[in-house]
Amino acid sequence: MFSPVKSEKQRPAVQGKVKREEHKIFDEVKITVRSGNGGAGEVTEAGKGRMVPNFKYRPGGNMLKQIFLPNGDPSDGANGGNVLLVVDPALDSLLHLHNKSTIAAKHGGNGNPADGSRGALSRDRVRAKTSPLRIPVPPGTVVKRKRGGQLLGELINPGDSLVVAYGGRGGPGIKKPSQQTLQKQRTQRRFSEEEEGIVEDDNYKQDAAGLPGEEVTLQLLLRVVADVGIVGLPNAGKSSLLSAMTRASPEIAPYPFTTLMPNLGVMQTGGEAEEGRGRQAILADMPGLIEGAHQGRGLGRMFLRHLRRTRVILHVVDATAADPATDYWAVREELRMYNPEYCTRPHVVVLNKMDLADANELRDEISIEVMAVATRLQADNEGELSLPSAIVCVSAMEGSNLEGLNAALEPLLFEPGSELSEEDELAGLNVLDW
Ligand SMILES: Nc1nc2c(ncn2[C@@H]2O[C@H](COP(=O)(O)OP(=O)(O)OP(=O)(O)O)[C@@H](O)[C@H]2O)c(=O)[nH]1
Ligand SMILES: [Mg+2]
Repeated sequence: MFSPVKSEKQRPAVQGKVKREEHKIFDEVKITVRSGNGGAGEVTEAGKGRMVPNFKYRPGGNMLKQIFLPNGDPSDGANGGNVLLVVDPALDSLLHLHNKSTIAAKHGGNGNPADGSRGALSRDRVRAKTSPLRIPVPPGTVVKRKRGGQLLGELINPGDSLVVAYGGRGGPGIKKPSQQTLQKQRTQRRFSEEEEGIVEDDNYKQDAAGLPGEEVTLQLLLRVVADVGIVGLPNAGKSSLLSAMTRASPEIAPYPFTTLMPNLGVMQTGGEAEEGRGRQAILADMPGLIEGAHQGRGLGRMFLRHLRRTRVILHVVDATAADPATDYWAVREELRMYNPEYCTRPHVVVLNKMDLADANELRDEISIEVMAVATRLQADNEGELSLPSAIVCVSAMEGSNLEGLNAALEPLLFEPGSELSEEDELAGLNVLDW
């Protein structure tokens, strides 16, 4: 007999030897990144060129054997490497960034005489390029500055990128006066008796130095990008329903908090998409919610933010429970207290475990009670909360009446106007969701 297990730590250890649990927190990570320093510019002495062989020289001709090639413009130092976050659609967690020490981009190279000798034909060519450091992140990553919590951006689509630290600017190339010129200036000053108080600026190296890069500590949060969020009390059968409706195979077990991180699955629906393929929706199975989840009880709070991008919410209720309508009410209240906007979205109630006789007998009664609870909640909140679009009785285990559930979800997902607007998605991002 399993006892209710509250958290990772309290899971029964492997007998005899204590097995260290592998780290599983995948949706939140803190990283420190550092962009590269700018390289130093070149310092060249004016007038200092070099003698090079003259390719026009022929023995017996009147050409010089060697000619003087003047110095080109001194080249600038390269900018330090930027640090970029780039969406990699192949990733689905932030685990690869866990326990990483500072991630640093390359420093810019110093001004190179070889580049500088090309002269000032094009400044772009004179300044060498430094390749940026690209850190792959999964789609749906939200980037915040750790200090102050400023929101830097959100990376959603494959190919999206965000510069989080700019490399330091490379130093300018400097042409310093030749020794003869300096000597001449000194002599002139001595004669004009102005020497006192004049400081000779000869620290050309310092003037040509590049600027340092910046170091930023970031907090990355992953928000699951899904169309439908499956919520319910622990053990209601959420994971079972996901595995029945999609090809996903989440862990299913007869104890609460089996699911510790959201599972995703793709649901094929009957309707035709433009390219002749069946339409698809992404379903996300959330860890069980318990009363007080919005205050941090259970696992709920960490995961409630994943519902933000979902358009439709699927409430799974265990119809064999002592009071299914109250269970539905408890989950609704948790959602409402975390973010009232969640409860205004269309939702479908699933009464699960209909293969068991005591559930099946009470199906009508439970449906009426659930509807009554929803109506009361709506009345208590000035009519802003949504009523269930449908109440569907299924058995996730046997896979019965899943067509009914599909039919209830389809109009909510694919009817025009069911897309979230950009404003909806960003509304309250800072206030409510973290
Ligand atoms: N008889 C019956 N049992 C079911 C049905 N659906 C789920 N179960 C059982 O209910 C238990 C819990 O199922 P899960 O799918 O793990 O429940 P969950 O809601 O994902 O639970 P958590 O992840 O812990 O929140 C398992 O033992 C399932 O076999 C059903 O339709 N009929
Ligand atoms: Mg589960």
